Amino acid sequence: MSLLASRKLSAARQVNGRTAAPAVAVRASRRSLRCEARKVALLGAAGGIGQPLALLLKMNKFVTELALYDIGNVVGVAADLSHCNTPVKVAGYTGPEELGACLKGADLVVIPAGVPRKPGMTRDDLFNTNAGIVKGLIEAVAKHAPQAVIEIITNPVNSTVPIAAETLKALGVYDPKKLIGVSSLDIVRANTFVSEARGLDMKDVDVPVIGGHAGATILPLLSQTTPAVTFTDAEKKAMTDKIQNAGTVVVEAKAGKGSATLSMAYAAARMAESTLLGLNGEPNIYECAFVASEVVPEVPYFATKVLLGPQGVAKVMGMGELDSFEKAALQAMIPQLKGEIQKGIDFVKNPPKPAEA
Ligand SMILES: NC(=O)C1=CN([C@@H]2O[C@H](COP(=O)(O)OP(=O)(O)OC[C@H]3O[C@@H](n4cnc5c(N)ncnc54)[C@H](O)[C@@H]3O)[C@@H](O)[C@H]2O)C=CC1
Ligand SMILES: O=C([O-])CC(=O)C(=O)O
Repeated sequence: MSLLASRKLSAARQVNGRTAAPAVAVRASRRSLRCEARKVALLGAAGGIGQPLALLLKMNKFVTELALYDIGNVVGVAADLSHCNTPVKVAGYTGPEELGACLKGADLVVIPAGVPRKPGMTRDDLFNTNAGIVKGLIEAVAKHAPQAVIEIITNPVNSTVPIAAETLKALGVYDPKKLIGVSSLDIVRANTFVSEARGLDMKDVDVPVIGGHAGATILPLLSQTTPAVTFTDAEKKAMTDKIQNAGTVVVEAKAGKGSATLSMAYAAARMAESTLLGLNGEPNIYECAFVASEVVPEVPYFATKVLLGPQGVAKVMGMGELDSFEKAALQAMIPQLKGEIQKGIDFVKNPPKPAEA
């Protein structure tokens, strides 16, 4: 059963934040799209996010083939998963020599490979380890699946997306429509926390979250919540802080055993499904995501709602009208976001010389 299938359809509705077409159009078009063969490659599939995400993708009716890759033992994960009686074909690939076969023919490549935070660390503290992992994997994607949409979960997302873009540019296969930083956990959290605070049905609530995916760069637009909700200034600040710090809360609660995995898998499965719906030609599929963007002139990448289509990102939407609290928070985040993006660009374009390293 797909995540979407479990959601109630109603005309011109928001589906857990994913705006979709009227039910009749959805049903009619989905009937003709059901048989699209879609291969998804998951890199880092043996990890804390990788395993539950693999399970959710195995349950997704828009996936035909699931290729699981890791440097650790992923063959066991694939064997285990392959016993679930859903039609998705599963295979495991271990080590760099099998990466090409994993990627060949993939429509969508999802990357949660890399190390997670421990208490006391920022996402940026992961840069030194994860930058090289992402660069290496993207080089392989460029070679073996240059047509695929790529979704990057690995932190720090504000830097790993620019790393991926510069790597793809250097190899001559960069298409900004096909590179997506996954910030959907921020939207999932915002929807959950706002629903709880206002006693709303979770499936009806949509809070856009813009900016990036670290600390102050995570900016929920509470003023644009659907259905409309009102917050006092103090409540707005407290809710914004709660959404921005949610990842750290999980890191601390896990006490050294990693960061969010289950909620991240849920959020990434939703993003993957929306992407596949877009590839299949489903109209009006919107998600917030961190992509190449001209919405905020000071930064070349920014998260807003995007329209997903047959080539990946069909259109980057604007931010809409911000209230004064959100305007101030947007201005305040720009130096951090700009610096983290530049750090990613420099990693590929101006790597430190050995003596400086
Ligand atoms: N974008 C977001 O909202 C979120 C991002 N994350 C990030 O996702 C990443 C993964 O987190 P977890 O799954 O919890 O970590 P984990 O350590 O449980 O799993 C990572 C997996 O990546 C694999 N791996 C490492 N290097 C690899 C390589 N070169 N090729 C293929 N696989 C490789 C490891 O063997 C491991 O199985 C972290 O960087 C974390 O910060 C986590 C939560 C939310
Ligand atoms: O906090 C972390 O390190 C993992 C993450 O990005 C999140 O949970 O939002």
